[in-house]
Amino acid sequence: MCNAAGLPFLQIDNAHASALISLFGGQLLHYQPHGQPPLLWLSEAAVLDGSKAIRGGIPVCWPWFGKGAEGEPQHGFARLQTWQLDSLEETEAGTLLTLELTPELCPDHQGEQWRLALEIEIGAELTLHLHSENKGTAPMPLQAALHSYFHCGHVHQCRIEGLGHDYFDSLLQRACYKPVETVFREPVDRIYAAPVPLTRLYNSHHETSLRHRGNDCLVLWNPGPRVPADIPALGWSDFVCVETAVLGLQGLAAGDRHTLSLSCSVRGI
Ligand SMILES: O=P(O)(O)OC[C@H]1O[C@@H](O)[C@H](O)[C@@H](O)[C@@H]1O
Repeated sequence: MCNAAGLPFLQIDNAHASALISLFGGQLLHYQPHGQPPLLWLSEAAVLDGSKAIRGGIPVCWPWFGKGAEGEPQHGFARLQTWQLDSLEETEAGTLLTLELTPELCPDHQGEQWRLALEIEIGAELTLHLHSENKGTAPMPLQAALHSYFHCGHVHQCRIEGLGHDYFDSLLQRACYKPVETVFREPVDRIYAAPVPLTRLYNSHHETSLRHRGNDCLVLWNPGPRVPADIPALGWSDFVCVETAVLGLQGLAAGDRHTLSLSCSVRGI
């Protein structure tokens, strides 16, 4: 199905959960296990016409994270391209689908030799595997992130355990240390470079567990009330970004593949 601007979406509704996926950006926008609240936040002011990355869900930052070289888009180009559906399979555990992005699908990257694939499992739990493959003969620089926007009752009431203790504060531009779990009441933009594999988000009634693999960092972000144009004025308090990221790879050797994974489950408390 397509929206009025022609962007293609896949809607999933199986025995376990419902989900919405945008081929633009290769981006999961909605996931809700039956009987549970939606896991992901999608901005009511998200731009859905292909002119800008979609604000919310799980954008894929690739093949770099952050600013990148001059003139290049922040967080890489993958979230600005239209991916294609490679496979879709219904199983007892849910729906398993793979989206792919190749240089042939990217007008400015013709002739390059790589493949990016995002496996998404929509079941009682949500699992994503982002496979980056260097199909060329020279090493390829690589950073990647699953930039997840998680719904929370109010970000100031959300407690987070399992990020790590040491982080780089991108707002203060200095290294910091915090020994226990995190509740924050101010804008945050942090890189935890010694992350633990299991993060727990506690809201008033729900606990969300996040299992990360293949990452070397977790990024924590919430802009506070000074929001970008595609977040409504009061919308900033409804989400927190916990981003499963690999930022320090030496590069992907010729023929090598890297997999970044995230599994999420929600339960009432
Ligand atoms: O507005 P964008 O490009 O989606 O980025 C949002 C945020 O993404 C986070 O990952 C960065 O750490 C922040 O610095 C950035 O502001």
